[in-house]
Amino acid sequence: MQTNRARASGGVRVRLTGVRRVFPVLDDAGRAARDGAPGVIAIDGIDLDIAPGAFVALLGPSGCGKSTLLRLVAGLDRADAGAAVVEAEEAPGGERGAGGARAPLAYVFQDAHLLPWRSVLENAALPLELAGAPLDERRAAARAALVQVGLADAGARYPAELSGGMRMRVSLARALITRPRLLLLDEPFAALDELTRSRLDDELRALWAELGMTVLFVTHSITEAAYLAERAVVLSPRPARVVADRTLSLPDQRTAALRTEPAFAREVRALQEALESGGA
Ligand SMILES: Nc1ncnc2c1ncn2[C@@H]1O[C@H](COP(=O)(O)OP(=O)(O)OP(=O)(O)O)[C@@H](O)[C@H]1O
Repeated sequence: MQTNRARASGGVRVRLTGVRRVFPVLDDAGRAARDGAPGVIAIDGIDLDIAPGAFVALLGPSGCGKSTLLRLVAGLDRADAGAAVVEAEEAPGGERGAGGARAPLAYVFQDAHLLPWRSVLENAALPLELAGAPLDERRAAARAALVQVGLADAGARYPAELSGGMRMRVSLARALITRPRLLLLDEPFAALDELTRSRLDDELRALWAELGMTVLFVTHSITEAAYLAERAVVLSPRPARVVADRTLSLPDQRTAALRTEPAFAREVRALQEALESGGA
């Protein structure tokens, strides 16, 4: 079995120090209120150090600031105080994926956001197309990414012909095609039925073990956090603060049977208590 150290080889470290994000209150015309007016504090003083190759769940009640935190890590938004830094270290052996160097990060949203007029293959290949990769290279890489997510035979289909679970798999393939060293996922499976969600949870864990990236997974499901992650960071209701930071005492190999074991129940209870202690 792979050790965590081996997995860590392709991932990056993520460090948050004193991160604070305050959104301005907007008036009816959508203008920000005058300087000095109180805003909506989404995040208040978060410190986190995430090791390269870790699988971390960010768990918190609805509206607490989880997506905001992920957007700050992705560089899609800026902190008002503190810093969110993705520290890229040189991958061993100058490792390069199809389509060139490994991308620092990829982001998977709750909605698959596929382009309806493009085939599955063309959707999966999009990041490499935007990066200017030649057609043959990006098609080969897209086919390989579709194999990784169990969609080897679906390349010629169109998004409208796919189930919700298949669409999310395409979204994952599109994220993986750049061989990201940090994968950010914002409640990616929340809209799926229970069975599909469990399958995709298993597949995501397997991809993480195989590809060795750092994973930050936002969820408000306690059982999903416990099943997927090595470490769960529990956030308070808004403004988000860390109320618990727990390394999960569970085996590396996660299978459906784990969900009924006492060790799993213990972790779920501990996370539940942490959520409740935060005022959720
Ligand atoms: N661009 C924005 N402008 C103003 N307020 C915002 C903005 N983005 C988020 N917020 C507010 O910040 C708070 C945190 O939002 P965020 O989307 O990060 O929460 P969340 O934990 O991801 O929620 P959910 O679990 O429901 O997806 C909310 O009160 C939200 O209304």
